[in-house]
Amino acid sequence: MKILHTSLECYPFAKVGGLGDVVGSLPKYLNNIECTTEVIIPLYDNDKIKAQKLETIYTGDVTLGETSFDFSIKKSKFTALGFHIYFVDIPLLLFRPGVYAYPDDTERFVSFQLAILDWLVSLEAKPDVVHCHDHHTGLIPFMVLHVEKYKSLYHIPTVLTIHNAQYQGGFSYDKLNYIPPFNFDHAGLLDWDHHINPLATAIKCATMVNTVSPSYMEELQEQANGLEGLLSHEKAKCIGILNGIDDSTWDPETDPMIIKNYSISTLTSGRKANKKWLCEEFDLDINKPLFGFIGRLVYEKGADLLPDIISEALSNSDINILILGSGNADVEIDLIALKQKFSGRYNTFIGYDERLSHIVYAGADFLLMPSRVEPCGLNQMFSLRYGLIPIVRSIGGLKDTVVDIGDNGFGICHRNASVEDVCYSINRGIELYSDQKKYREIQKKSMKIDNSWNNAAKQYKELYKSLKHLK
Ligand SMILES: Nc1ncnc2c1ncn2[C@@H]1O[C@H](COP(=O)(O)OP(=O)(O)O[C@H]2O[C@H](CO)[C@@H](O)[C@H](O)[C@H]2O)[C@@H](O)[C@H]1O
Repeated sequence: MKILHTSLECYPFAKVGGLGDVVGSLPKYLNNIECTTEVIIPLYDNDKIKAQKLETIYTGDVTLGETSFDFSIKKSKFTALGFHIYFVDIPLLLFRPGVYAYPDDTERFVSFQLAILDWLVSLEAKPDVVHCHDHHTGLIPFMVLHVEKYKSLYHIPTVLTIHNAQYQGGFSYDKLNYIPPFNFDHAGLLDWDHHINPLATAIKCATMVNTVSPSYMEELQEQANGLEGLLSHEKAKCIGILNGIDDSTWDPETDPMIIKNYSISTLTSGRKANKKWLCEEFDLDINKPLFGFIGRLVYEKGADLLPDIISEALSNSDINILILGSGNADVEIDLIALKQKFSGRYNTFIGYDERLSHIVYAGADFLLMPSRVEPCGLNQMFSLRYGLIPIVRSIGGLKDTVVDIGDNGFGICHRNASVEDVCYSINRGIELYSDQKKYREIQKKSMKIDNSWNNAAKQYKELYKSLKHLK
């Protein structure tokens, strides 16, 4: 069974957040269970991609309204990923250093999808399933069904995975002519609230839809940034499949990015070396418990709560806090301003740093995840694998993966995304940390949990197999 994943991110070539982790690892695990899984992403202007040996396998042009753009499909010769990766090269639209947040994102995302479909039409051996990730590839399920020039793809089932329903990629009808001619009787499938809404379109048109955790699928029926009714209506084809992690990349025994490798039996000395490096680098006190946060500084992650959490916790307790992230400019300013007030016990790195994130997983004592919305969350799974105790708000995938220590589990859970609840959980963490024997036991328990992709890959394979009967 041949599966093509279409995505804007794929680690290590393009990663802004968890989408990159998922698309960079699930295909490898699918290929271990006899699928032939390939990935296609845009060709970005970055060093990771420049270092690739690429072969051009197809050339063409896409037309957006009145404007045409040349494109080519390039295949990487790099095989160590565990899957083949293709790049869509559209020099004028996609060859940029960043992934998102350009004024012409609509043009970039639509042209990416058109180039993929043009290429697929040309292939003799077409994929058995096209797997789309988030709204950026959400017009593909519509176009394979209804665009005249893609009718040779009509029989191919499509899967939409929703990693984040907050972002839907809406654009106005004056860009309707970006979509090649289609039977206008179906125009309503593009519409949501008088806009073209690629995420809504994909939910309507994909053969199957899944979220990245079962709880998130349930939550979306109640709250989905305007798509609740649609998701309830399409319930019959919607399921939740919990993400996994790449346990070979995320392995404290072999991780080349951390200061000292360790296993369950050497966890104390190994983690201490990583903590020592963090404390020296960020001027923190190695003798106090270290609470970390890693992530996009956005409302969904509860990042706006962080400045008050830091002030409250550091005014009342003897701990360190280290924040790694970037995003909302006001939050960034507040986080930087606190450095002076709590110097020696608090620090922040504003930016994206993959290596530093690995060292935080390997060296902090607790990880804060005060998320308002968390479709799955990978940080808590990385942290469990590294013996870092997660402190999470029980929502979405966090609810599905973290069991509280009070229930014989391995994490600390709270009900609300509020300063009060998080500080209460921090105090529970301090209490646990003061009993080093118990703290160690919990760490060891967490490191034994199997959150690898093995389980989810089997569920995706079953899902792909079931699609034949649906189309
Ligand atoms: N400043 C920084 N420096 C270095 N590394 C950083 C970083 N900020 C974030 N990261 C890394 O980016 C990833 C973030 O993973 P999340 O699960 O939080 O994803 P995100 O919310 O982007 O994606 C969405 O998709 C994923 C995948 O489906 C879901 O898990 C999630 O709930 C959903 O919101 C982790 O690998 C983390 O270590």
